[in-house]
Amino acid sequence: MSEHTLPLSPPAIEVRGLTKAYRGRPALAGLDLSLYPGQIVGLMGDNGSGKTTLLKILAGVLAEWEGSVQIAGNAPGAASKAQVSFLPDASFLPDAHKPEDSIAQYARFFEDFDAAKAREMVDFFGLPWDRSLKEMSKGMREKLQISLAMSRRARVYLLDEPISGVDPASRDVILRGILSNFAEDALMLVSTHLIQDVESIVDSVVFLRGGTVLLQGSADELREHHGVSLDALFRKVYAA
Ligand SMILES: Nc1ncnc2c1ncn2[C@@H]1O[C@H](COP(=O)(O)OP(=O)(O)OP(=O)(O)O)[C@@H](O)[C@H]1O
Repeated sequence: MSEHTLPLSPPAIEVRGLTKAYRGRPALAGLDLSLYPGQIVGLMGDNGSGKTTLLKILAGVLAEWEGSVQIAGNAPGAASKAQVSFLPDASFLPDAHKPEDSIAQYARFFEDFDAAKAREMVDFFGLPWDRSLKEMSKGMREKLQISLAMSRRARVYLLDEPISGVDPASRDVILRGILSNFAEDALMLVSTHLIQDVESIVDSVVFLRGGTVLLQGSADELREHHGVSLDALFRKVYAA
C-alpha cells in the first residue's frame, strides 16, 4: 500500500462471495475482495478470468449476480453511480460528438463533473477540438474518454483497459494524465494486460483466475518477496 493509504478508512470496495454466471457458465465464482481508498490497484488476469465482469458489476451496469457488493458505501445502483466513475473498455460516446459535446453531456449526467478540468485534460492530451469522435483515431478517442472519466470528483474510479490499443508513447502520456488528476483519497481499480506499462503507477495488484482472486498484495511487497517485477511475476504465476 502507498504511504497515502488510509488504513482506518472503511473499504471503498467490499465484495463477498460474488458469483456471476452467464447461461450457467461461471464468470465469477465466489470472489472476495476488500480495497481501501488512497490507492491505485491493478486488476490483472488471463483472458476470461472475470475482470470486465467484476468491473461492470461494481459499476452497477450488470445485474443478476449473487453475493454482497458495497462500493463507495452503497450497493451498486443509482446512489453508487453518483460516486463511481466507470470507464468501460468499449467506446461509449456518440460518433458525431466533438469534445465540447461530450463535455456538455457529462456535465448534464454527473453532478461531480468538472468541465474546466476536462477541457484542461483535452488540451493536455493535445486533442483536436474541431474533430468529431468519428474523425479521431482510436488513441484520441481513448484519451477523450479518459479525460471525461477522470474529470469527475468520484470516490472510486473503475477503468477497464484504458490504454489498450494506443502506442507506447501515448500510454505514458495517458498514465501521466490519469495520475495528475487522481485525488489522494480516492480508489482507482484499473484492469490491464499491459502490466509493464502500469507497473510504476500501481500501489497494489489483484490477480484473477477463473473468477476468483489468485493473488493479491502491495506491489512493493510482491516485488520484494518474489524478487521479480510484477510483469515477470504474472508470467510465472499464469504459466504454472
Ligand atoms: N455477455 C456475455 N455472455 C456470455 N458469456 C460472457 C459474457 N461476457 C463475458 N462472458 C464470459 O465470462 C467470462 C469472463 O469474461 P470477462 O470479459 O469478465 O473476462 P476478462 O478477464 O475481462 O477477459 P479479457 O482479458 O479477455 O478481456 C468468460 O468466460 C466470458 O466468455
